[in-house]
Amino acid sequence: MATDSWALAVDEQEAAAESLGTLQIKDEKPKVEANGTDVKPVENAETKPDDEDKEDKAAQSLLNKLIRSNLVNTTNQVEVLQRDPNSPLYSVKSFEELRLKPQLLQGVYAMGFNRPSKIQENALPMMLAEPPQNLIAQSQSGTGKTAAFVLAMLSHVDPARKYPQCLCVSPTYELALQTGKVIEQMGKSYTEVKLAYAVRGNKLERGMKIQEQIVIGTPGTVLDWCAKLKFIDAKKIKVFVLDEADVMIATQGHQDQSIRIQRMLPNDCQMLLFSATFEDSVWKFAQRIVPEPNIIKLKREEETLDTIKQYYVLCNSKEEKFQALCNIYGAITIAQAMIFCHTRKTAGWLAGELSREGHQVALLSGEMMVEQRAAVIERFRDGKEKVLVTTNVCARGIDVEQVSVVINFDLPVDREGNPDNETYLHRIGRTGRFGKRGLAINMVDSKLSMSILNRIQDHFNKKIEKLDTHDLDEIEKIAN
Ligand SMILES: Nc1ncnc2c1ncn2[C@@H]1O[C@H](COP(=O)(O)OP(=O)(O)OP(=O)(O)O)[C@@H](O)[C@H]1O
Repeated sequence: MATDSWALAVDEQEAAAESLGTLQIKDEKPKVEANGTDVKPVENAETKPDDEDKEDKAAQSLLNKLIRSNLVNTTNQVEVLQRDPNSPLYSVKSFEELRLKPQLLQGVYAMGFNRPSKIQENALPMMLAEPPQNLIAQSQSGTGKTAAFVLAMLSHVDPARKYPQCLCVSPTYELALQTGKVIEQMGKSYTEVKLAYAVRGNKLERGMKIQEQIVIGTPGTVLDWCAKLKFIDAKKIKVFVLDEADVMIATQGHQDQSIRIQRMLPNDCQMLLFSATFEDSVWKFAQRIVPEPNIIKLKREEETLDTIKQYYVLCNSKEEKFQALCNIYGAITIAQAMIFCHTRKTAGWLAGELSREGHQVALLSGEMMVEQRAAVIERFRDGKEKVLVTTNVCARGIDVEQVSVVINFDLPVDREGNPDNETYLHRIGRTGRFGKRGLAINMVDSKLSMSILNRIQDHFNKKIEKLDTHDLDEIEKIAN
């Protein structure tokens, strides 16, 4: 077995144990859910992080939508690049300024929106302008992109015409349904406008024509409905929205399908593309979808380690790490903590051990359905459980405001076993986000993990102090 990388070694060991069913890792106990039910091991769990990551982009996005009830606050300024620099740059501070149809203004207020979000301030006037303007917009999840393009689509339809005029493509069935819900909610008072779902399972009779003015769907079905089945006359589409471009291109085939749909649309169709991130591949794709774009970008809020006290604890095994954790819990009051493990297996084991110690534990695990994960996070946010044990993949991008302690039961490493600084910052940085001081404790259990810790420390140029968890007085001090 290759042992140059601790993480890979763990993966290999686990894969062997799970697929052969004969090798058992020492002290292996069945995974236990927070509610005490056994969780069946999933074949190849954690052995394909790449595939999992790809899958996970869409799942993550859905998860964020399911657990989010508010706008994400940001102090950063919006960057606007106009195609025509001579045209005046409009931004609005109220929904009234947009001269929306009364039914839509009603819809906006019924959703509890008082004023446009940062991105909406600039994006809405651009999208509602006459003649229509194309737009590529990037801002992190939760900043109001969906609400913005939904409002734009609803504003542009002519309810008297009974055929599709706005077409929106989403990367997955579930994401399409979520966006559909927003369209239905915002258009609740605009009863003449109807919505159709171009998603798998929605079978229509051959030869029929869609009468709904807005169609939301996934690329494959939308393409079929436009090209093969001709349920939609693509030449009559006035607004085309491509949502979650970064998730879209992570799925095999979606990029080509989206481009094929775009090519069927008339030249004067308004093209709008949204993405939470903007790496090169997304940007290239965006330019193929949206000709002559205006561009709006909103930088992510920077994460910082400045308000975090960082410690490490030296151990020899996972049992010792667990004992250290118990000592910490015994010495200081921890309102809520997130504990990160490298594998699902360790997370399951740890959750079980903590439960047995009497802790109220929530376990977030990759084999759970997204809806189940959302429910777990919501319970944790509501304080129903005090400890959330998770693997990194599951918890990426989740903000739980009240978490004051983050414990790296395993240090974050990439596929090659190198320190994953970005993930470290993201895990720990969360605790400082809301101006509160945070505490981060790293468990070190080998020479290799010590060297990883040192490299993380060097990278951020921030001292990570040693903590002796046998010394209760010392532990008590860290809480002050
Ligand atoms: N102007 C606003 N005022 C108050 N709340 C808003 C406003 N715009 C959107 N929201 C709410 O904020 C949350 C995030 O908005 P939205 O889903 O549009 O963001 P997003 O950038 O598309 O994020 P995601 O990609 O995760 O869906 C939603 O709960 C939405 O109802």
